[in-house]
Amino acid sequence: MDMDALKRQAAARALEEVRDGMKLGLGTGSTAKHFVELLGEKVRTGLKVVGVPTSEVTRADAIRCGVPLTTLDDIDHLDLTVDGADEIDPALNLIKGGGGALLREKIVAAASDRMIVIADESKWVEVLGRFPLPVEVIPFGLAATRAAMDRAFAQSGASGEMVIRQGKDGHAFVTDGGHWIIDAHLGRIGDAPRLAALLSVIPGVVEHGLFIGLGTSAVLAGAQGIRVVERR
Ligand SMILES: O=C(CO)[C@H](O)[C@H](O)COP(=O)(O)O
Repeated sequence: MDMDALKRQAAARALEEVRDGMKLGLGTGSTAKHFVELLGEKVRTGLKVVGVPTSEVTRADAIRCGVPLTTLDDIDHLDLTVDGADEIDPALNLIKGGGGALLREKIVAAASDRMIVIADESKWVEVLGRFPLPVEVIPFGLAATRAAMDRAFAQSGASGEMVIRQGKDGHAFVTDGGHWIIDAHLGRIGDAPRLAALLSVIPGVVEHGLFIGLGTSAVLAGAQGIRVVERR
């Protein structure tokens, strides 16, 4: 079975958790897109939900699929967020932001009672860090921010190259919030909660892609079927 079919299976399993009347966070990425499409099918057959998209891309997808939308300006709390991830460890800590939407994704996940992470099995890792860690930064003072990030990596026992993400046009990729992303190629993040705390206090860092304690369950689709992992 191809990867896309596995992603759709994970999305379909997460959809089983959706109930009438729920306020939903809608993730970003190729797996979350399947969820939005399947949710749209349910809405067309009468399911009443409202969604908050985590990116402009997801907003457009949700509108195309007929999913009613609201914002976290109009409501302050969500029942459930369903989103993908770039890596998931056994504590359900995540690396997110491969699609550049980590800031809104984290705001939405943090406003939700539950976050179901949907993915194919390839995203499951024993230790985070093989996937480059996305860190959303303010372009102003970038050299100082990079130096502070380097110190944070060292204090948490990590190190690696930092690369400013580029868009298709060859210029710096700009997030929905108007910021840049540095992808940190760390290889191994031995203490993800500590690194998350250290990055969070750097003034030029808007947000980082370590999601600690936000995922409540993971739905993983693989060749052997679906596996659901609950956070302990
Ligand atoms: O964090 C994300 C976007 O910012 C995505 O959830 C993550 O990159 C996974 O994407 P995909 O489902 O396409 O593999």
